[in-house]
Amino acid sequence: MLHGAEILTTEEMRAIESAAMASGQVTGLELMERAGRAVAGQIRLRWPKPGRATVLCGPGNNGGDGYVVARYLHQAGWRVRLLGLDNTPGPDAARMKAEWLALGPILPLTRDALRAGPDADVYVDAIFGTGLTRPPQGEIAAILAYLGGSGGDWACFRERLVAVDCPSGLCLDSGAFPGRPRKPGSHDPRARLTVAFDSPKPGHLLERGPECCGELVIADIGLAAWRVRNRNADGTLSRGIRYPAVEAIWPDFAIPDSRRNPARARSEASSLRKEQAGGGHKFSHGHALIVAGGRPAAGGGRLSARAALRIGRGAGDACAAIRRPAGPCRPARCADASRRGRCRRAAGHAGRPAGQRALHRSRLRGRARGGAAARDPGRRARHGSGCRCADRLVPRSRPDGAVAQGLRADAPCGRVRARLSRSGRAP
Ligand SMILES: NC(=O)C1=CN([C@@H]2O[C@H](COP(=O)(O)OP(=O)(O)OC[C@H]3O[C@@H](n4cnc5c(N)ncnc54)[C@H](O)[C@@H]3O)[C@@H](O)[C@H]2O)[C@H](O)CC1
Ligand SMILES: [K+]
Repeated sequence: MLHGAEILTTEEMRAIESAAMASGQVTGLELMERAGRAVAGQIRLRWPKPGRATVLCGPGNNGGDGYVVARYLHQAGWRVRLLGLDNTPGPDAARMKAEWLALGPILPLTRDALRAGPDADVYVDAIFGTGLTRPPQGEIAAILAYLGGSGGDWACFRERLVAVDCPSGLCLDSGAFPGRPRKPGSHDPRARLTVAFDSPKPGHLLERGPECCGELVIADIGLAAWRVRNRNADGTLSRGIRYPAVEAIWPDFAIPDSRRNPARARSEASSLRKEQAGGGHKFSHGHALIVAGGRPAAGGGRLSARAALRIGRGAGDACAAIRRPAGPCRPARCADASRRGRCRRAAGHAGRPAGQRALHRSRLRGRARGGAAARDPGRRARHGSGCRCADRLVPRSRPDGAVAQGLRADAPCGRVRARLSRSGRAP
């Protein structure tokens, strides 16, 4: 987990890199050498005994880093097989390529060549880094899919795949794989270890990033020291580059409360914490069903939806209203729920057939995904039949979580309170 690390967009990273090189205090070749050495060092920390490595080098500087990794591993006694392109990269990568050619050959970067070789202990993905401009196609796309398991078993590579800066094809600004379907089972490369340089990028932390990067190591390649030396008093860098001061702040719900039983507080906190599993999505975060009242009684529902969003439930996924137009379910009123989750509206009056059907669908959805239910008993006083329908929505006992109420303290809803008390939950 990263605490207090700066996150730079790829553009900011490039601007800093260019400014550092333009200052004459560091060269691109030095940065590349340090980057490749850092990756090789991290590999050797995890595989102390020299083995076989297959290094895949792309057309740009990410590939340049790959040539450096190959050289360092070779010098450390590894048997290195390098697959690369027959292109002329930029001057730094071209120099690193030439240095590698003095040590070993470059095989074609094709899936057949990859499959033909002996099994390696480590596969180094240095095909694309921050310079990805479009979805990979052709042979490179086939290689990436193969590394991602199109050959049958993605787990086979995952434990041995080390990504240079990022798994290739990952957009480091968004965390998405452009041009690829976003669904489980898509063959995106998933690394055991990603060594990124200087600072994490948004794509390491968003969307598919965490799952596909695996363990993320941020290697210092000397730019941090350069930034400290070249920082102006007003927070800008020399040559007017903005000094990015964004911090990664991670919510931690395990806040101790001395008034409560610590063991119970811990277990409750863990049930509220956001899903840690990589690849989580809104459904795996649970499901919140909010049954709210009409306009005058909308506040509780809205607060419940907001609270559910903040604890990471798939909040707003089912947000049912009794009346149209009901306050909490109008998109404008439920803006945060509908932006960040899905806000469904059970149209119409819940006491009428159409409304009942919509609420029933919501209930099924909620059960299937294991969620919390909240209802605003404020509307009970006004909508008797709707309330009876909603009462049936909230399960009497739920296997996995709390039943929350977005209630008004003075709500005349004794039956709801009694039921919750019986199930051991505070009303
Ligand atoms: N952070 C730093 O300070 C340093 C990072 N380094 C490494 O350099 C890469 C970024 O290098 P760059 O050359 O800008 O980009 P790439 O290597 O990712 O690739 C660019 C190359 O690829 C072509 N291209 C882009 N998309 C496609 C595509 N879908 N299909 C085919 N070709 C594509 C593009 O036209 C370019 O030719 C960074 O990630 C680090 O690994 C430095 O080594 C050290 C300093
Ligand atoms: K890469």
